[in-house]
Amino acid sequence: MALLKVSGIGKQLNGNVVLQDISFSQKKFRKLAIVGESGSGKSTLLKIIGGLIQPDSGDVLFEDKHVEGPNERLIPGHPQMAYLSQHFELRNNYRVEEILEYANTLPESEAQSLYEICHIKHLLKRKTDQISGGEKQRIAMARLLTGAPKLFLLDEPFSNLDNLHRNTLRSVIRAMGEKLGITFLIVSHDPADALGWADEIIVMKNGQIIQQDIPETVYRQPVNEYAAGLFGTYNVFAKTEAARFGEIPKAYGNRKQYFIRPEAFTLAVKKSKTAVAGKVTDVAFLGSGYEVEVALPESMVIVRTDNGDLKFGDDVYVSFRKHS
Ligand SMILES: Nc1ncnc2c1ncn2[C@@H]1O[C@H](COP(=O)(O)OP(=O)(O)OP(=O)(O)O)[C@@H](O)[C@H]1O
Repeated sequence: MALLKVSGIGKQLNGNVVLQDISFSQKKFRKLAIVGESGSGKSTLLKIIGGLIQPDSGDVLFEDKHVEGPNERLIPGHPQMAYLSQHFELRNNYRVEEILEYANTLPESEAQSLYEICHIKHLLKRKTDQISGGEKQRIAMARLLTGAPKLFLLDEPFSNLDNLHRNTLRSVIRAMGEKLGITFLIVSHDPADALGWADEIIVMKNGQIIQQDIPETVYRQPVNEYAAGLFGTYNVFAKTEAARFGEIPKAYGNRKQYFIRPEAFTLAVKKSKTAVAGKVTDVAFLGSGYEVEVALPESMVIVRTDNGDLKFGDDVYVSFRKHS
């Protein structure tokens, strides 16, 4: 049984269509991420799911029961869902422990272990203006978690966090899900966050769902160039063009048009019959490797490589990496 079932949601704001016929479902404990460009309707959808905005059409079911919108409830919001806005605020001039105590519904020992998992125990005595952005985020999460929600809706939880704090937050989310039996639904405009975290990704464009699949498929078999571009650099090839580089990796499926990631290719400096000859036109250092742009007889290709010796004008041979 699905924990959440969203059917045919539509919404207009100021006469503009913001959401159109949105339908999907989420199973218990399955981590779902909604991604899409800015303005694609992600936040509005999340608020409708949480009962904070009234949809114009369609229905949201949580554990098979209709989720009431603000027009149907005195206090908006579903009691078993928590919603963390991307613009959340912590009350000023309070100590962190006061803010947490006020919201807590858990026995004290459970609350303390939750603060430990959220890495905020050392902050409890501080005032809310004496903590960093990342710490604030974990406190805001802990405050909502002490309400023991079944579904946690998070709007852009990773934005404004550096890599270290992103990883901390990811592990907090994972640990909370397991320990407290919470299911997470996250909205993100940075798809790289979603790839590393989600079990399933929904891609939105102009208020519509254009793709829903596991991260690997959304990354390697995006439905169009918009979806491909959300997840990083890609090369577009028709099937016949792609086949020139060797056997097309199975993970890219069987399609008329392929969006192939730079790491699917390999570069050689020695001539080979199964590779396409080209000339290096640009080299970009990425930290964990290099992205090399290669001019081929009829097109260009971007290839990821560990070879740091390549330079403009070098002759290279491009083929599919084995098992990519
Ligand atoms: N209260 C409002 N009144 C009118 N239009 C709104 C309102 N809130 C949002 N919109 C519009 O609805 C569209 C979807 O907004 P939404 O915030 O849901 O997008 P988003 O995908 O979450 O964007 P972002 O990633 O920038 O947060 C946008 O065009 C936005 O300008």
